[in-house]
Amino acid sequence: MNKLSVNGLNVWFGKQRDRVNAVKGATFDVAQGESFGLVGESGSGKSTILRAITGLAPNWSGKVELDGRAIGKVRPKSFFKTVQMVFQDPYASLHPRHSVDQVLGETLHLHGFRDIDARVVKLLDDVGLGQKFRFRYPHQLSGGQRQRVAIARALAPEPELLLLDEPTSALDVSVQAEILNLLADLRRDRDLTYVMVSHDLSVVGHMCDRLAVMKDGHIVEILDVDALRSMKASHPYSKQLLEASLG
Ligand SMILES: Nc1ncnc2c1ncn2[C@@H]1O[C@H](COP(=O)(O)OP(=O)(O)OP(=O)(O)O)[C@@H](O)[C@H]1O
Repeated sequence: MNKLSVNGLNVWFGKQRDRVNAVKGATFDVAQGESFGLVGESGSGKSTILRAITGLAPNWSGKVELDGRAIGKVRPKSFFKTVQMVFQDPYASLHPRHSVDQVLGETLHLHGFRDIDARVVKLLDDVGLGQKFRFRYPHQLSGGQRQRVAIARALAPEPELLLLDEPTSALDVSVQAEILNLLADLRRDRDLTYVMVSHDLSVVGHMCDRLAVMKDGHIVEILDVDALRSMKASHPYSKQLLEASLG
């Protein structure tokens, strides 16, 4: 069964003459346990697809199904037990005056867990940080460490689907691979499903099973990663993107 099914998704911002049609008729399925990439140039609508799925872009039409059930306009709390998002910029996504313990503890509390102490300890271990980071504040962490906290927060409700919006592009090149490897390990260990936005084809080639190529709000082609690796795109725009990435 598909974990996620997106059919004819349109997303827009603004009204009348100011209206921007950011996503136009996007259609794709993501199988349980699959890692699916969204690639394309800046402004092509990749992030907007993730934001619409998770309820951050309220103007949308089309059909989005999670585990075969249609998602309505208002997401119930149970939705966020299943679906979590990791944002590009861990500096912006963590509250500067909340310690790691508060960030994780409050998320666990919100989702109704009781054994919060033990879970905070485990989450920090799971993302490779360990106890010494528990009472630190964001300004006492590096970019990579912050992103590990953001990943721990996303894992707290024990989700099944992670929406990853350029999770390493704000990080130093030296730590990008560490975070990608952590994400790959977590997916394997927890049988997670990923939808991952990236402008970097080598990241998608490393992390994803299949990918959609976007241009101007449209999905122009869906490829499997072997086709990507062997440069076998058929749409001219995908070919152009592959060739540019080699350069
Ligand atoms: N909150 C918003 N209000 C108005 N327009 C928006 C908003 N968010 C995105 N857009 C527009 O929607 C289009 C798609 O943006 P989106 O961020 O999804 O692209 P992207 O492919 O993820 O690009 P990037 O890699 O630069 O993030 C762009 O034209 C963008 O300007």
